[in-house]
Amino acid sequence: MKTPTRIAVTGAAGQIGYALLFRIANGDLLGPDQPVILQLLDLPHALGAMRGIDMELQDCAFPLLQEVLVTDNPEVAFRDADIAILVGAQPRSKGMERKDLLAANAGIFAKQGRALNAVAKREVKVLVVGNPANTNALIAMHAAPDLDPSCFSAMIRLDHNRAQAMLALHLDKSVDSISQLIVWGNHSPTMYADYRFALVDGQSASFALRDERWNREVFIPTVAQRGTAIIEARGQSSAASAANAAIDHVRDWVRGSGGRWVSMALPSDGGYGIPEGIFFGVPVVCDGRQANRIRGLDINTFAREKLQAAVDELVQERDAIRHLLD
Ligand SMILES: NC(=O)c1ccc[n+]([C@@H]2O[C@H](COP(=O)([O-])OP(=O)(O)OC[C@H]3O[C@@H](n4cnc5c(N)ncnc54)[C@H](O)[C@@H]3O)[C@@H](O)[C@H]2O)c1
Ligand SMILES: O=C(O)C[C@H](O)C(=O)O
Repeated sequence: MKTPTRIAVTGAAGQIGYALLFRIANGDLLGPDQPVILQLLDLPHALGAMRGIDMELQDCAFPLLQEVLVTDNPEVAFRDADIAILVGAQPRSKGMERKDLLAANAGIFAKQGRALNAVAKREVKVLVVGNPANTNALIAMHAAPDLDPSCFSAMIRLDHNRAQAMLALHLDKSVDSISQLIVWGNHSPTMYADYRFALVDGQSASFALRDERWNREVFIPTVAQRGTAIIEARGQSSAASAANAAIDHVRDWVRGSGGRWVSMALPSDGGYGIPEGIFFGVPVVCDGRQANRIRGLDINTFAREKLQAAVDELVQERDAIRHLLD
């Protein structure tokens, strides 16, 4: 029997939590032979709801689920965690942009970063989902100086999956026939869904994608505004697709992406002229140990403008919470 992997999930009593936990316990994250221990964190008022989820998890009789721990204390939730999925935060409602959540949610990530620093495994893999995800990840990383920056990431995978599905629909192809897509930048309306390097069935897709008007006026804005469209339609922000993207992100990071390009928001190392430190969506291939950036892609004038808009926004967000970075 393998040693169980300890997975901390924050915001466990929320709607993404409910769509995420059962899939992790079922083996969708780490595979059919990897036992897991779930360490669930939410606020004190949600302890009852988490106990109910614990009962339901038990009632599923998942063979891989070794233990469930329920707490309102981050230092308990993150103790010896191998993986931490930070979902707990306020979601936006109609009329808000994700950056409007900065003031509401920033403090959460400073506190949780300190707790990760104190008690998590030194090689913990942290995924920030709570919005604004990129800047919350920056806050958590700064609050955890004893952890390597490569432990931290923020989620842009939902946008990547949205772009892939939309392109497949446009080309009347299956989703898995499409590869080498990228979503650059911030998980916000400035994100840049980029299919310039995309392959369809392993062949360059450029012949099929010559319609620059469709790219600029339909594809890029539709991907960028998909979260808003879902809030408008559902009255609540996306949950099942967000949980699914969190599983895809962490699964590929831990188990490898099988040579496929995936988009992850990582602390910039200065590549592509992106200022160091800010969390920026980039293309990576995961080898089962780490995420390796795809380097040297051509950045033309339009792409440079799009990247710069995301940089400007992330620098503004960083400046708004600078007091949390000291
Ligand atoms: N990055 C993405 O692609 C993406 C996609 C969808 C949603 N989100 C974000 O994920 C977050 C959660 O969304 P949701 O729909 O599950 O919201 P939700 O309101 O249903 O659940 C959030 C949960 O977090 C808990 N929480 C709040 N503060 C906490 C804290 N300090 N510690 C622990 N738990 C805390 C709440 O009590 C609640 O149970 C939101 O910020 C939302 O905007 C991100
Ligand atoms: O848009 C939101 O606020 C929720 C989430 O980030 C999404 O992209 O669906």
